[in-house]
Amino acid sequence: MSPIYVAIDTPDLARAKAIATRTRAHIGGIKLGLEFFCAHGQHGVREMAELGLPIFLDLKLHDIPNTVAKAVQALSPIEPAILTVHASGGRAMLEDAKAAAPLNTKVVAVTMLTSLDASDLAATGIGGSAHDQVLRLTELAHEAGIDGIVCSGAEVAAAKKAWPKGFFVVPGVRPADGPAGDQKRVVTPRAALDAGASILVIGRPITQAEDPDAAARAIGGTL
Ligand SMILES: O=C(O)c1cc(=O)[nH]c(=O)n1[C@@H]1O[C@H](COP(=O)(O)O)[C@@H](O)[C@H]1O
Repeated sequence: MSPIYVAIDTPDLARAKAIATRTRAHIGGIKLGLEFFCAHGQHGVREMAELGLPIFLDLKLHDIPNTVAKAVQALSPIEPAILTVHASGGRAMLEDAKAAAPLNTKVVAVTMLTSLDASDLAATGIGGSAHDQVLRLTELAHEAGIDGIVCSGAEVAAAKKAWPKGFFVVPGVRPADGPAGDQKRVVTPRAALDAGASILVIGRPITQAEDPDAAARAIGGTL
């Protein structure tokens, strides 16, 4: 099974289906995030699930424990394979999100967005490096009993060392010559896998390619 989850970031349902259908032979699943969910909600997610690929629902929930737990409960009819919350919501929020999730849903916590670097952290009052921040939040997620974390390929080896049985989602993945766009902590797909990623989230390098199928196949060929 391919470790590639294609990030289908579009509000256009027909386009979302077309990308998933065209790339399906070269991917392990599809990731639907805020852009898609805000446009189409649970109904749209169900339509995408009909394609038969595992669904990663990336809503990055972040609120008080009760609100997050109730939101997770409200999403449970979809039974996504993977669901994201923000690690910085704190231990109780993570514990309650996991308790509210269906048994077969992996709850993973976003540690530090791959679009941020140490200077962005400092601007929010958090000192230290990206590495320190990711490890701090990895420990918190582990202690809370959830399934894994989201981090960049630059930190995944250290995170896996701290949590050998964790599930590690790595976005911010770019082929060697690909434009980073708004991502600041990027690595190649191969480097992320070698460092211990369980799955790779790849969006624009596939979805914005002239031929998404060929792009997914080419990236798969480097793994
Ligand atoms: O949780 C995520 O998937 C995520 C976390 C993170 O730190 N950085 C990140 O880029 N993502 C998501 O991964 C995808 C990356 O898309 P591309 O930059 O187009 O490959 C987007 O859908 C983001 O929402």
